[in-house]
Amino acid sequence: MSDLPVRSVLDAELVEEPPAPVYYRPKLGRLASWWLRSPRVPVWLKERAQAAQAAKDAVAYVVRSPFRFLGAVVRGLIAGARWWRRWVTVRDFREAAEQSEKLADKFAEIRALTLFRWKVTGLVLVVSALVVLVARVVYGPGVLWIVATVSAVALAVLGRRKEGSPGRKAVLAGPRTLTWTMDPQVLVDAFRDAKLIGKDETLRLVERATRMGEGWAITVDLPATRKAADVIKNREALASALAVDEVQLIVDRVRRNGGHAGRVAMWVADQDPYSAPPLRTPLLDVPRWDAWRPVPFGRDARDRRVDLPLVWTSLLVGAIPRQGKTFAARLAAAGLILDPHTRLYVADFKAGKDWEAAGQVAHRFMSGDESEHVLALVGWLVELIGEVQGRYRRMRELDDVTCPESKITPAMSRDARLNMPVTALFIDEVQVPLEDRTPVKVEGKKLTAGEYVGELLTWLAKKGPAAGFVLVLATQRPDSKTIPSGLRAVLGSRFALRVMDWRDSNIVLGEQMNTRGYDSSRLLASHKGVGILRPDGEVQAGADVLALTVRTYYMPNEDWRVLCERGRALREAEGTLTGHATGRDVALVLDHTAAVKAIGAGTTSDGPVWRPDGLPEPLAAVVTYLGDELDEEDGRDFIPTAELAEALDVEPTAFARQMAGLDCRPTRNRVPGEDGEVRRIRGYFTADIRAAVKRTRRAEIGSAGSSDRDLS
Ligand SMILES: Nc1ncnc2c1ncn2[C@@H]1O[C@H](COP(=O)(O)OP(=O)(O)OP(=O)(O)O)[C@@H](O)[C@H]1O
Repeated sequence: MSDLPVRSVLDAELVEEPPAPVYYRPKLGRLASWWLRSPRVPVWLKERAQAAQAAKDAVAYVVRSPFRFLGAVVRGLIAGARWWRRWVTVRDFREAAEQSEKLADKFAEIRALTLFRWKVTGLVLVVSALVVLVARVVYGPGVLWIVATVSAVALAVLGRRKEGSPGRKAVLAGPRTLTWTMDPQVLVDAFRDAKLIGKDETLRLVERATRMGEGWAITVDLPATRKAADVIKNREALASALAVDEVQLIVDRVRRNGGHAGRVAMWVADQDPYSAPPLRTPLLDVPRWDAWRPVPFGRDARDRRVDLPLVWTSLLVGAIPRQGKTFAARLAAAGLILDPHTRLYVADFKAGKDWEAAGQVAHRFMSGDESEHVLALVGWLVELIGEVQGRYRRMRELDDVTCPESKITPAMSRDARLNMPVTALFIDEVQVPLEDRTPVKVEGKKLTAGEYVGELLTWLAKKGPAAGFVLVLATQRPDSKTIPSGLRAVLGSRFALRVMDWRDSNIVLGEQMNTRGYDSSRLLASHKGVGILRPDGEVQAGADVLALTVRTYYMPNEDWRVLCERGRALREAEGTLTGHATGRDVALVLDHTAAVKAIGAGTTSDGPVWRPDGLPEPLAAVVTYLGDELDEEDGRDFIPTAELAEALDVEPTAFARQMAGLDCRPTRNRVPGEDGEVRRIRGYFTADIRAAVKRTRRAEIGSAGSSDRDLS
């Protein structure tokens, strides 16, 4: 044995030290930090832009003051003359006598008094003139100046603009547009006229009117208990009170730090912000894009860029024809096309030329509106469901460093060995497959191809995003019968271009959005590409807003082709060109059994999905409006008729008659009101509505066709 010392051998595992937590530490000193936060320090002492605007306002004030003074003196002169006339003609005495019908008795008395007051006037004038004359002789011409100045100041004080002073407000005040930027009182009046604040209430100026882009921005605080949400809701009334078109008025609630429920940021454009020529997409200037970065989508009225996050969410685009739906969906696609690590499925049921160029980059591509295309889509969806399930299975087996949550990460999506690229499915005119009545038989169950597509899409939209699947659906018919409510509920982002009425707008944007001030049926037909975006996640402009009006970038066919060619070149360089784009369509991997099992687990076992498709009106509208409220366990028990009539914009008696025709009759029920008092109100039990839906569905299924295609 040797005498060499033997070092102990340690058996251990190498672990990476977790990163030390980083806590927020203010970079500025205490004083600077207090200065910036304190509500007592005026904003113009905190911000350069506000200070510059304050200086400009001060200069404007000084320049305008001689004219204001002159105006006040003239008004004072008129007010003084009016007062003197009333006094000299003994108007009050005369009116009192007239009212008591004793004018004839008092006539001599009034006349004497009038004469006396004329004499007093004459005497005062003579005495004043004499005093001024004597003073002039004794003290020199300066006296005349002093007298003139004192009189002018006195008249200006008398004639100053005061709230409620009679006779000081012009009946027609001339154009109101932009006067509020100089005189905040005009803004207060506009809020009062629009009934957003009471007669005795006023606004508090938080940030003075500042020039911002092609318009003016101002931030105000509403009186306590008034809500910014109500101002957003009644934007139209406020626009009318300010004499601007409502597309020119942007109203936002200020949120987070420095914001509260009563703080309103307003921006008024000088002219229609959407009348300028459309802008080209900035993607044309970039060689490639990262699908994980929000895709440049458009600009809001203030010309701030709006980017749309796509990964981990899905998008529904709805509008009447020719408003720019396809263009909007293509913008979303363009960002993904420029990332060679994304896989694209494009189904164009418009069957036009709009999507043609995508064929050179897409893994799967089809264009057509026949039943065979719908059945091909069913195949794609089944394949995608199998792929999503496979990804979840594989993610479970990955270590925590590669896959920290059951969610795909940017690194995972780019790792060719894992084979989990961001995969996007674009379906234009999705109403075509959803309305397809071809009877199909899946695993022994009879249903229409449209219903099957609806259920498969719902499952994909629900489970797909976390596994890196992006679903983009565009529809020309955003009505409740076409897009099942179960599917709509799981589509994260919504973009509504112009639609026919508020109901269609709500179907795209979500229930009650019109009552919150977002109604895309009010957009102008001439504003192509302008729509209301309800994003899922943060968009660049107006972060934290519920929805915003956006004008999409204009990407005509030639630009679209350029981007698709660029996308193809990138894929060729990275070796990621697959499927249809290579000229060899890969055979579909179909497992209907697994798909049916999945959608069975995903939708039907969650309880009935309350879909309006196939139901007669007004039951379909009721089901759309109530959505999950119809749920037996989590939903409501009773819905007042008044609420339904208002929400559906129907006449209550006719509505009750139609519902009775469907065997669903109203009942009187005791309901506690907002004040806590219990009242008897007429309405419908949700159990009755559910029963009516089930009855109608059963009747429909009984009459379904029988020449089914067996897909299993
Ligand atoms: N951002 C935009 N700026 C200006 N014009 C636009 C914009 N987006 C679309 N358009 C115009 O609107 C027209 C219609 O667009 P698009 O084909 O996308 O409509 P659509 O809603 O898909 O129509 P359809 O329902 O018939 O398929 C386009 O030809 C284009 O000229």
